[in-house]
Amino acid sequence: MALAVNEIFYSIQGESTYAGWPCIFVRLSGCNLRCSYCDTQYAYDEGEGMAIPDILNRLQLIDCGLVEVTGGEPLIQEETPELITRLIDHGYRVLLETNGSQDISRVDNRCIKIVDFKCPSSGESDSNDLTNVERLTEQDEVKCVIADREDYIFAREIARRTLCGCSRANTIHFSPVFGLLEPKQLTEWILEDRLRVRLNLQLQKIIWSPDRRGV
Ligand SMILES: C[S@@+](CC[C@H](N)C(=O)[O-])C[C@H]1O[C@@H](n2cnc3c(N)ncnc32)[C@H](O)[C@@H]1O
Ligand SMILES: Nc1nc2[nH]cc(C(=O)O)c2c(=O)[nH]1
Ligand code: SF4
Ligand SMILES: [Mg+2]
Repeated sequence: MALAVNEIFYSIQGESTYAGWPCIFVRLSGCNLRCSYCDTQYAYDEGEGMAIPDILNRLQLIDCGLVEVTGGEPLIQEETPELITRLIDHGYRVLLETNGSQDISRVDNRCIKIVDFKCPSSGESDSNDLTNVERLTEQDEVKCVIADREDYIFAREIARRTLCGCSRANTIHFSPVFGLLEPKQLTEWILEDRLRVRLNLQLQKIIWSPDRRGV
């Protein structure tokens, strides 16, 4: 059995509560969605087959204890939960970035799940499985990527639903679609509403050229 892997690279975590930490990224191939703004379209079908021991060997050469499994959509591959458990058993702290359409209860409870519920401008908000809100643990995080006011209002409802006691998660990230919504505008909306969410700017796009791969 093998996983379709698009790329493995070492960089600075640019998103989530772990932003700023050195991190290894395992980007899996394939996605069930087509978000209008997706910055990772190259992962839709490019990739090579790698068995879990090959992935572990590659990571061992890098020497970093934090790993993020991302994509594409990592949870559309049947073997991804097994990869995550094996990484954790080998001592890695594992983050999973997933698009909110897949049942996260198949994933090891020790994994920190970052669940990105899609807003209307993505064209994929009907794909959200909002029962995932109830499946989150205290260490998991919710994320919404926002392009305009309509997205913001949609995300505000998800934030309220997450914080109202329907969920054990208490970290919610609001991130502007890069180049489409000014961070200043999103910040003003958050402050105006006294919303208990975190502004997330993609550090990698500030540090490097925004369309650079592998960072
Ligand atoms: C490429 S996706 C891979 C993981 C999963 N498919 C998902 O959507 O969460 C990783 C993250 O990048 C975000 N993202 C993609 N394109 C973006 C853009 N143009 N601006 C801001 N965030 C973006 C996604 O919303 C997601 O949170
Ligand atoms: N530096 C960096 N941090 C990230 N955090 C989440 C990413 C992703 O594409 O899932 C990502 C990415 O592509 N690069
Ligand atoms: S779910 Fe993630 S990888 Fe898939 S299209 Fe949307 S942003 Fe891109
Ligand atoms: Mg990325």
